[in-house]
Amino acid sequence: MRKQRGLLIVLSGPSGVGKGTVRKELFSQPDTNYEYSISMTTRAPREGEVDEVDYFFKTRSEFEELIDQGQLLEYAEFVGNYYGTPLEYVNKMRDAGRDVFLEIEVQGAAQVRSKVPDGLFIFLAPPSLTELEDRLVGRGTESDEVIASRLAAARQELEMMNLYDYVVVNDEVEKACDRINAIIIAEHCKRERVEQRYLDMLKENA
Ligand SMILES: Nc1ncnc2c1ncn2[C@@H]1O[C@H](COP(=O)(O)OP(=O)(O)OP(=O)(O)O)[C@@H](O)[C@H]1O
Ligand SMILES: Nc1nc2c(ncn2[C@@H]2O[C@H](COP(=O)(O)O)[C@@H](O)[C@H]2O)c(=O)[nH]1
Repeated sequence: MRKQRGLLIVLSGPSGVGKGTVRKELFSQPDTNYEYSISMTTRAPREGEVDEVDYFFKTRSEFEELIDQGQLLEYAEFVGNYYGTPLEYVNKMRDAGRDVFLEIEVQGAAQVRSKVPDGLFIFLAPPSLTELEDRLVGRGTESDEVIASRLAAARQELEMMNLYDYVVVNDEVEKACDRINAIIIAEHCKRERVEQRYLDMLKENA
């Protein structure tokens, strides 16, 4: 069978739900078989964040140049900062047959959905809004004002979950990772079966 193009896996959900925590846990597992796409942002680095590891940190004018040059698969302005996915890296990896994992907010995920309809879209949901607030406050990385803006955005973002292929509740990190791994394996099996059925049909009609 010919080599398939890699799958684009999009993990999205409100700020503070645990996307980064779950993604880091997934990528720490020895059998993880996909590539993480590091995003561009105009947000200032948090303590301990490293350029080109956590994000490619950019000025607003550098980011706007990337937009103008068509170098982003998607981008969005979220609570005062730009965030975006480098297009070239995603294409290069997928063309090489590697699955690519994006961890992005919902406006960007909607753009990817329209450009890459065969992507796999997973919404990470909090067990409750109170727990979401506790997680954002507990992380201790944002001011009260920014936390309030992120929580206001979260209410709207939660309404978008029905546009996703799967919703995974992040009650416990390990369980959320197991669910995501199971979804990815099942999707691969399904897509291979669909392709095989198509190839069988071509053979029959030849
Ligand atoms: N299942 C969980 N149970 C309890 N705490 C969690 C869980 N998952 C993540 N957290 C905690 O919640 C906080 C927010 O997690 P994280 O930074 O991963 O969220 P995020 O969705 O990536 O946020 P953002 O979108 O703002 O980058 C962190 O302090 C993290 O340790
Ligand atoms: N649309 C995009 N959203 C992104 C991207 N990279 C990260 N994000 C999301 O932005 C918010 C805020 O992130 P933070 O690091 O400041 O807490 C969060 O939901 C991220 O998942 C991206 O490339 N495009």
